[in-house]
Amino acid sequence: MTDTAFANFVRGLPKAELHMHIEGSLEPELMFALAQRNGITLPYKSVEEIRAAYEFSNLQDFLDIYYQGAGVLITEADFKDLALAYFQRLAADGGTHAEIFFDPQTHTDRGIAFETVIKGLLAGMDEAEKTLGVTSKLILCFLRHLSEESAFETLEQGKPWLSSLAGVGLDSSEVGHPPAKFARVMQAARDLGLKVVAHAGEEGPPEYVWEAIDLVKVDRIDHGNRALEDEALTARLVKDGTTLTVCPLSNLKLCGVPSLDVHPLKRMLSLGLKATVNSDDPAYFGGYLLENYLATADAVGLTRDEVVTLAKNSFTGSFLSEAEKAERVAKVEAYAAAH
Ligand code: HPA
Ligand SMILES: [Zn+2]
Repeated sequence: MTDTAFANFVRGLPKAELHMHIEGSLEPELMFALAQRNGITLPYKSVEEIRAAYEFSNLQDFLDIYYQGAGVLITEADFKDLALAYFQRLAADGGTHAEIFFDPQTHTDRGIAFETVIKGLLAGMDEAEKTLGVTSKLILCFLRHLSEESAFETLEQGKPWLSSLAGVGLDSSEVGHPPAKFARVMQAARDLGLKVVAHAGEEGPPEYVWEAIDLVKVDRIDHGNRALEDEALTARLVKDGTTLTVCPLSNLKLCGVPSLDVHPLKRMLSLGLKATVNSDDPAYFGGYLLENYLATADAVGLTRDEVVTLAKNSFTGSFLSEAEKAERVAKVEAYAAAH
């Protein structure tokens, strides 16, 4: 296959995205438009100036800018516009399903009502399904640099919206905030019937991944890269068939890997890990779902079969029902057989 034929093949391949922070899909253009709509003055003069600020040497560098950017999101319409813009990009990339994260505390801590945030996002998700045919689920993330008490308050705010939530997650600054800090609130969420995921092993050590599986009993690991440093842990993840939501361009931008050609994605697949490809914060990391597939395929030499496996993993690792997963995987197989 030529590069173009391969890119077209990957674009048309049905894919799910399982690791994407909706606040991280805020493009500088929309940031400016929302700032203007809401009478907010940004510390940047132009879209170019914003993009130039996106040079990060670690997760915290990025988070500081990401939380600042989210400050332009005020009304329900802002959250709806944000979500719709993402789903349009996803649909253009051949994405057919997404399980998106949102960070309520980033908004409630600056006086925006939980209800405003979730209503806007749900409206965007609903419209995306109707107009683009993209299905989606919502995952409420607790900011791990904040307290357990604050996480419990946030879970309480989510209770009236339980039927609209697929699960809860753990994000923000990882090192110094191990999964154990949130074991009780994650258990409370599980008792409500929610799925549980956690960022682990992005910057944090393998011990954090152990805690995520043994203490928090996660349904998926977000990132998980550093699990590879521990053979017993890797073997356990393989044995359990735990899905890892890997984010190659994010790892590159946050200096988790020095260059994409040494990214562990191909190795993860060879080891039998259930890896998936995701964009994390596409507006900040330089690529949406398709670009993550293509840039990584090019850098580490993914085969067509490996790309098909990644697409299948994205559905089997999703929170769709077993029947829906089987239907979606069959669509991937039918597409691969026909192209
Ligand atoms: O990549 C990330 N890691 C942790 N927290 C986050 N919140 C948004 N993006 C990220
Ligand atoms: Zn993430």
